[in-house]
Amino acid sequence: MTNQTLAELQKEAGIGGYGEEVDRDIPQIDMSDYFNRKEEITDALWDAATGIGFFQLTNHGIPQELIDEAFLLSAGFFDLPADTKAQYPLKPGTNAGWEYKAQVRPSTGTADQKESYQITLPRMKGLWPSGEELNGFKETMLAFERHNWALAMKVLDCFAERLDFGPGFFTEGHAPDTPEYQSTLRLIHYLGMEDAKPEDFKFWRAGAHTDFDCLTLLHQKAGQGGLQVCPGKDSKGRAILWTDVPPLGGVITCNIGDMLMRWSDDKLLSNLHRVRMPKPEEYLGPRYSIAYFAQANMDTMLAGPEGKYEPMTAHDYIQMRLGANFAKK
Ligand SMILES: O=C(O)CCC(=O)C(=O)O
Ligand SMILES: [Fe+2]
Repeated sequence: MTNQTLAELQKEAGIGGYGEEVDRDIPQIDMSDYFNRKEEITDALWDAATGIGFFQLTNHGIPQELIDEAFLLSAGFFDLPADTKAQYPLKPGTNAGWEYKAQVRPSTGTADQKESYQITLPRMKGLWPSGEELNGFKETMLAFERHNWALAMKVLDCFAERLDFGPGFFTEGHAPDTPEYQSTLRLIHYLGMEDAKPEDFKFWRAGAHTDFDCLTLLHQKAGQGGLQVCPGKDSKGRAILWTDVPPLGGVITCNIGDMLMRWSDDKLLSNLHRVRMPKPEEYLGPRYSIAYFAQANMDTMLAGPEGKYEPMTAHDYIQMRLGANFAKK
């Protein structure tokens, strides 16, 4: 591993404690009339991405009805019997298929209290539930995946302009019509805590981490909170001052990932985040979220405009990060 790789992995070490909480503003960015307002949108995105690293898109153009259907079918999938879901297992290193409590974060050393089903389109052979098991699932998820891709490309194109990469640069790097495509739609079900024992609350729904990808689009459900961001660390590299990211209806929460931070020569910031357990007075039921991880195609070369880091393919980058995050079976 290079020094850079080690630095990125170590970013997650020593940050698993609860820390303190503080209110901060999560910028909201209006995406309406995108082509006419692109300059204004780019200014707002750049400010957010070079600061807190998180922002929420409004008027983003993904129909609410499709988002609602995706959540309905996600819940339908996780409601299937475990032996049905087990027919569609996550194969390590592929970001495709179902896993149950398999993701162990370097920050906490314990498994996230969740199950997930990941859709990475070129790798889905044999991994879709049948129409009899869950009617309409594949159709809805394919449509939803493509909507998320298109929105992610709009956001990334604003960054491309500022980074002097030229129009369409990231769209080419994330082209969906090739086996090299490796962006992922991930359905997540955090387990309900209604009947949990007090000691179960010391685990994390998702331990502190940064994302591996370029850009994450996160769909949350109103009333199902817990996501927190930490944009800074103390002098010893410990995470301090976590801020709740409100789960608002109609918005899509976005964050920059490590791949884009590296690709932008560290101009755009991939910041720590986590999903905490509910507090006793909060909603204790299950939590559902859906994340789209835009990560450059396997054969895309990550090379920053100023050449701060050694160029590396996006394939090598993701494999290095996956190896550190999933328990070896
Ligand atoms: O479920 C959430 O709110 C956040 C999930 C997340 O950060 C992730 O899967 O990388
Ligand atoms: Fe994340």
